[in-house]
Amino acid sequence: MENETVTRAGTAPRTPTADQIRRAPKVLLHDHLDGGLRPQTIVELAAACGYEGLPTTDPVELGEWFREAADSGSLERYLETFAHTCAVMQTREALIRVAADCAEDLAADGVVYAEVRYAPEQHLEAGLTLEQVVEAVNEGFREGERRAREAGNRIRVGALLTAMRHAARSLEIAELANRYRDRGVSGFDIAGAEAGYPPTRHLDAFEYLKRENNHFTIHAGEAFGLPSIWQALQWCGADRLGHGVRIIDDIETRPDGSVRLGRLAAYVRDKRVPLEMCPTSNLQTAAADSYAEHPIGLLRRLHFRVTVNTDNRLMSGTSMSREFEHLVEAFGYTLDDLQWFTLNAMKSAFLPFDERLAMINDVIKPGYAELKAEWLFGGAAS
Ligand SMILES: O=c1[nH]cnc2c1ncn2[C@@H]1O[C@H](CO)[C@@H](O)[C@H]1O
Ligand SMILES: [Zn+2]
Repeated sequence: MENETVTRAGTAPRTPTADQIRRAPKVLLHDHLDGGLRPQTIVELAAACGYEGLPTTDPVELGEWFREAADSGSLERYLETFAHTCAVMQTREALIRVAADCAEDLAADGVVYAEVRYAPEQHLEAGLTLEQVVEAVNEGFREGERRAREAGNRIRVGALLTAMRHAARSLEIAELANRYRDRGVSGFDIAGAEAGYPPTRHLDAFEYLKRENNHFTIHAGEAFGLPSIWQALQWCGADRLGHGVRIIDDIETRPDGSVRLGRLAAYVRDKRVPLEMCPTSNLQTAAADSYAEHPIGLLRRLHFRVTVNTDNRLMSGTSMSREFEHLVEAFGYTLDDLQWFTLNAMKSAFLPFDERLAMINDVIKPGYAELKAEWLFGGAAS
């Protein structure tokens, strides 16, 4: 990518620098708590709880191991790596620590608002109840927000409770999410292997949440195609789609470059259905072949409501800034594009409207305006 600098005519540098990307206010809607642990924390928690299944206890090697093992070309194999992170997240102390690290790491990366998801049913092995799991994670997020403030960073983190799609606890988890809706839990999700486990298996959970006027997103259109997206929207009533990359299968690009949307793709765009896209994760599970060929490029051009996310920072060796960097490199995005993704995400957050508006007007727009003005003063532009 050509790195344009300020011209004599005085236009802003086009390519955001890595430092600008890190300082830009970012919003993250799709991040798994059990997919974002620091390798060092895993090693220490494993020692504390006597878990001996780790492939290595060297933190650097462990980080590499996760990235390589997840780089498998299949969602099912990618998901196997979570056995190790869940194994060390079984006590109140461990959950608090992991959640606090998470909020702190996101804030240090410039994320100002995040919804972080996890499946409470996967943290019951040492005797915690579902409620104790939720309360421990909430406590950790509050602790991480506090630590971030002390370090001069600002972040708000909400939890999304995930039910595993191969299991049968979704209604119970939906009820749990509803009970904690004013206490740190912003919504609900289903995750896990997609093929063979359509979202309609969990209709009772979604119908319950709709009756309660609550919010949910569904992992759909990642490892399985359009029927999964169609069910998630038209049978289940999802507010957002986790990934949703396969919506590209309903978009035809003709030889003359013109584009035709099928009925489902048109619905997704017309209704402004938020797509929680996770480029690096998609490369690892073979849902896309390269950053440059990732459907996000076309979907952004067609003005779908695209958002950019990390999915699993540990398994994908990524961060919000890194996802943005990859896209800047692949598509030549500017700070205006990054702001557009960020506003899309904030508009799509499971947060009350007045708070979303304040985040947009008082945090995000001023943050980007500040970065965009830097070239005037000979500052960070390089
Ligand atoms: O990209 C994904 N697609 C589907 N399921 C996922 C993905 N990433 C993580 N999980 C699953 O969600 C659980 C709760 O956080 C994780 O344990 C993992 O099994
Ligand atoms: Zn995910």
